[in-house]
Amino acid sequence: MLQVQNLSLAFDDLVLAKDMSFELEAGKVHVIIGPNGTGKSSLLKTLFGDISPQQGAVQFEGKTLSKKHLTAWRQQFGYMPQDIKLDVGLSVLEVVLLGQLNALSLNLGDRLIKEALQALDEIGLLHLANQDVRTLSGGQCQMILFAQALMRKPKILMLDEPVSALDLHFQQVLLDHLDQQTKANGWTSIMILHDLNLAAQYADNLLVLKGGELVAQGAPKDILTPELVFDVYGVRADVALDSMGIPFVRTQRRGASAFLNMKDSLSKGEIGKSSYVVK
Ligand SMILES: Nc1ncnc2c1ncn2[C@@H]1O[C@H](COP(=O)(O)OP(=O)(O)OP(=O)(O)O)[C@@H](O)[C@H]1O
Repeated sequence: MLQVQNLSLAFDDLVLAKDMSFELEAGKVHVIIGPNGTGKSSLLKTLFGDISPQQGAVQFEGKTLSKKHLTAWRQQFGYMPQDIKLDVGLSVLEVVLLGQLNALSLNLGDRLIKEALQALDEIGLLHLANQDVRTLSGGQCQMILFAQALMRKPKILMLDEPVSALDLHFQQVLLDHLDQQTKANGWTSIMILHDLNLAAQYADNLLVLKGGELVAQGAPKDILTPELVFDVYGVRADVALDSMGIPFVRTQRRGASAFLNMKDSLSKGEIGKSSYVVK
């Protein structure tokens, strides 16, 4: 269980967390959603010990995050930050091997190489093993960094927008793999996503951040409502359940809702035709 207690985090006047508390169970995929700039990445960096909060504590399996024991703390994590550029003269296989701390030392055993090749095979990218990472596409880089995070065999796996560059096929490969591995190994997986439908499909537990607060937390089917979407994003959306009972969010076009509002207001005589500008 990863516990965050009374966390307060701010950069000068910009408050990203106000006395925030939550608990994340092991063996589950926890997905964080929220508007741009609301502090999702900063929260992950805080859990990793990259940012020191003004107040609060982070605990995992009875240990508390502290600067003194930062190296040991971080060894528990597989962390895939947002938008990492792979600008090193290494092969794909070597970058995946870097997931195992010290793997590129002189004692690089066959077992580790086999594991790294297997990790690449499982995500369908074995054919890239010997390719220079500087020649990969954006989506291929993202998949390789995912394989690297898995190689760590983390207790806590943190992925910051891991599918932002992926096509539909690789989105599914990555997210299905994450879900299976999380459950099989009892990892505590935490992932930031912007796509609410992917979040609804893959989150065992959804955390919704806005204005420094955790405004909702729970199973997507219990918390993902049109009201929540409007409150958090200012966007009107319909939310239906699909055949699996998973919420499906369909946004309404701004132009369409503005037009309906205009028609409504016109019929009520609230506005004159010439005064209305569709934004
Ligand atoms: N080291 C820093 N110093 C000052 N401000 C920072 C620092 N790091 C982040 N910020 C600010 O904190 C805010 C939250 O940033 P963060 O990247 O955590 O948001 P986010 O919710 O992950 O956003 P996005 O969805 O756009 O990726 C932003 O306004 C950002 O400019």
